[in-house]
Amino acid sequence: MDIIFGRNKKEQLEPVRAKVTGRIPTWLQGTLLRNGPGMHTVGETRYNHWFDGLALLHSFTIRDGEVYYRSKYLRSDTYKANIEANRIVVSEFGTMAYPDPCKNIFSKAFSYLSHTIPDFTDNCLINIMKCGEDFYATTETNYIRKINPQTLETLEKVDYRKYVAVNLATAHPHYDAAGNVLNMGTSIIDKGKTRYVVFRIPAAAPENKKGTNPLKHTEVFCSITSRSLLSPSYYHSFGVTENHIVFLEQPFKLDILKMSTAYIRGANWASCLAFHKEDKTYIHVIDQRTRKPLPTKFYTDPMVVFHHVNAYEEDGCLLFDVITYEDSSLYELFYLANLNQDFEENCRLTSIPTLRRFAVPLSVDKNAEVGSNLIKLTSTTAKALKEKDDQVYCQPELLYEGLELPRINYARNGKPYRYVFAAEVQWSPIPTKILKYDVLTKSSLKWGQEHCWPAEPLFVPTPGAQDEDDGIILSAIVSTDPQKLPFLLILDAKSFTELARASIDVEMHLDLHGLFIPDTDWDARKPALSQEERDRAPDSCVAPQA
Ligand SMILES: CC1=C(/C=C/C(C)=C/C=C/C(C)=C/C=O)C(C)(C)CCC1
Ligand SMILES: [Fe+2]
Repeated sequence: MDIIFGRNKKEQLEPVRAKVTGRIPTWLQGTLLRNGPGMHTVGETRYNHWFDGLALLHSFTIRDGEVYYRSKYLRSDTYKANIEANRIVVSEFGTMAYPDPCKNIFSKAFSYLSHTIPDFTDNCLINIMKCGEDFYATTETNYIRKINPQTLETLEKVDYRKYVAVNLATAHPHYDAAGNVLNMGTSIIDKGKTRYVVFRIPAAAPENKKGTNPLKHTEVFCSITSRSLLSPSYYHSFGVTENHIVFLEQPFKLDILKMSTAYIRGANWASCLAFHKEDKTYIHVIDQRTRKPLPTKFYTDPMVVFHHVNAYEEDGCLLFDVITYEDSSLYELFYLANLNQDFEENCRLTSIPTLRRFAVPLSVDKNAEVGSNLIKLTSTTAKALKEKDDQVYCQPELLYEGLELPRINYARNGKPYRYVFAAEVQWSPIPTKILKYDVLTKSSLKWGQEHCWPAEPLFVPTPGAQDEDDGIILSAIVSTDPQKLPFLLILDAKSFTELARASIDVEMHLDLHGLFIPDTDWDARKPALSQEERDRAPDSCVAPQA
């Protein structure tokens, strides 16, 4: 397991040409950009958690049936400070670190104490966000890092707080058809309130400010006051439909007092998060037209959600599909101490990730009887039960057990849809297969091979496609078999059969999230790889397949 998780990965700065078997569709031209943790030790020091690792960006450029791979560590301030000190000096999710070794000096402790909200890391290891013409590596703090998607170079450090009052922001923004970004973040104890803030970054600066960075034109779309000033909910993503936004205020909460004293207590950020099994999960639905939450109090049982899959409206109801857990144990499993030889033993999920569909009535009849189900749809068994005091209890429909890292055809985001592409995870958090799940027929197709650990499967539509599943699936596969090279897998999304694979003789890391940039999106003057770079790229030799 250490090969996959614990070991530091080498960068591949020069593009290397993959050995392609099968045939890559000629229309598939562009770059798959991925992000994830790649370095878990610095000098003699070691991170505790897999989500702490220093961000390693990697890209697969697909051009004329060939694939070129490269990877580069994000040169964040965190990366640079760590490398310079030859030890971990910046705190991450599961590791508290100190800039100097004398952490017991009182004056230092005092200076840590005086900051309620600490200065967080810019180790943006979770995802890639497109913002106007620019690309950013993202995590969940107030920092994002601009990158050059062609060279993987690290550019500006952007502090969201310059543009919108958020201390934390998700790494899973939404995009509308014009490319405007909608994201959410938490504003902690600002003017006496803790709020969940929805903000919008336009795809381009307004006409009269042409040429300026779209981030400068970020605006607050709306906000919801947290139920608790000092313990806002943690959330990893949210959902949108054509007219609404869905936000789950879940009983997995960040304790701000614990966080502000974490430095002096020598405790990590992860220990400031706790699941409150006695609490409810509140479902907030914001009307995009009024920018206000619906007045009804919708709630469901305590649960933890990291990934929203999709949401849409049907006959006056809002339906949303999420991957739910019964508790927050997923985060516990990714401690590197667990990800060792006894992995199978240590990493049994106590709660299996389950795809559930919720249904929320967009208007609630005041005269409806207490106990009645407000959902009259025939397409789902999800219920919304009217309670006294105008509360509505939502009971989901179970769709599929054992999946994570969901993706959809993003053209269907916010709209009725059929297919979820995901990694299959049964009792361990490690993906073993790639899955195509049909929410209509409730049937699934799978791709898997021994020793192969797939990454999040990403859907790329065939140009001009009509069918939702007319396209291909891309997933970078790493292997625990030393004989087997890592490869980029290309599946036909309809039949879920392999079209091609591109094997690359490099150390590849298991990644988290990313995006595909079709060649049409590039500035024609700067192709992802110049002809010269392509000619120069050494071939990847292929080891015998096991
Ligand atoms: C540094 C830091 C954080 C980092 C969280 C991270 C890095 C979460 C990663 C989550 C993933 C990858 C989930 C996958 O499903 C918090 C807790 C937001 C707040 C305190 C500072
Ligand atoms: Fe995620």
